[in-house]
Amino acid sequence: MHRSPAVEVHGLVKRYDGRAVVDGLDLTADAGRVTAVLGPNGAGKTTTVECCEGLRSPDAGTVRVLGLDPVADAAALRPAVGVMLQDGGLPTGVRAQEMLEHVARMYARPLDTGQLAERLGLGAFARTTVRRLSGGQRQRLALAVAVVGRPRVVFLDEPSAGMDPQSRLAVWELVRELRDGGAAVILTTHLMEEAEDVADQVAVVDHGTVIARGTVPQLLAMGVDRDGAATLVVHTDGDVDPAGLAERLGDRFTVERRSGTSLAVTGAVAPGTVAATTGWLAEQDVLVTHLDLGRRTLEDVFLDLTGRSLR
Ligand SMILES: Nc1ncnc2c1ncn2[C@@H]1O[C@H](COP(=O)(O)OP(=O)(O)OP(=O)(O)O)[C@@H](O)[C@H]1O
Repeated sequence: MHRSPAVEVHGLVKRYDGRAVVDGLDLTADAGRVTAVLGPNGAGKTTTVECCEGLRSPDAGTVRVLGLDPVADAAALRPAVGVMLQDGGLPTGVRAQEMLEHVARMYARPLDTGQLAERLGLGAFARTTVRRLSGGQRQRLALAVAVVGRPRVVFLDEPSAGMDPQSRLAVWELVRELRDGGAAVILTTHLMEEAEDVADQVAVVDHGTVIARGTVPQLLAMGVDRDGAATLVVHTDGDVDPAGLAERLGDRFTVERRSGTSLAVTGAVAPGTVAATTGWLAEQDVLVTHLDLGRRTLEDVFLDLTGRSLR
């Protein structure tokens, strides 16, 4: 049995016009796991997966998929690897259903195309040519094409981009099923919700390298371990001065104005912090209209690591 990771990338470098857009990147993805490559636009996610798909040749480093070289062993890997490209990558003159059936015939044990089409809601545009599909419809067809051959490794580049919420849920459900069936699923995304909801492992990529990796809970614990930080956002019915509250709470907290009537308190928020905050507001004769103890997200982790927002 193949025990090493399904995908292994070591020291990957890819340059365009002398500029390294992937710069010493390491990544592994295991069978039976969803691995999300999360990062902002231009971080090098697509270039990385395209190297794994054999569509681009690395300038340095090694890439192995099921122990094979994606470029040199492309023919051997083809039956075992499913690929959904960011732009769909489908021929435009073919009808959706014909496309799916044509691809299914290339595999030894394809999924039932009727069932797959139904699950992804392809029926409504089965006879429409790819050229005339909407972005979201094209994405759903591209996903069906990527998985119809029961691949052992599936690369999905921004799989839910342009999809409505219902289609997005159908995609995530399919991704989980592939994973539960033992496939290694590697998806790129700049949507932290997508990574949080479906990924077993996340590699956070910025400027062509992985700056953090782990399970979602492990990543969310980063920073919290450091200072137990949480953010309490208080919305009020009046104008409030952050400096006054900061003085009351002491220097273990930072207080920032979020808008004229809301404040954000960041630090080791405890029950006493909430009481002190609302007590101080009462003294100012200001009513608390909404109080939110901010759940930490991967967005916060990215912000902590880079000082920039993910979007
Ligand atoms: N063929 C190419 N020639 C020149 N530059 C390229 C080429 N392909 C990608 N790039 C550049 O490489 C950088 C990384 O692009 P890449 O598509 O890998 O990023 P990404 O993380 O997938 O971003 P996005 O979320 O926007 O798809 C970008 O600055 C992009 O403009």
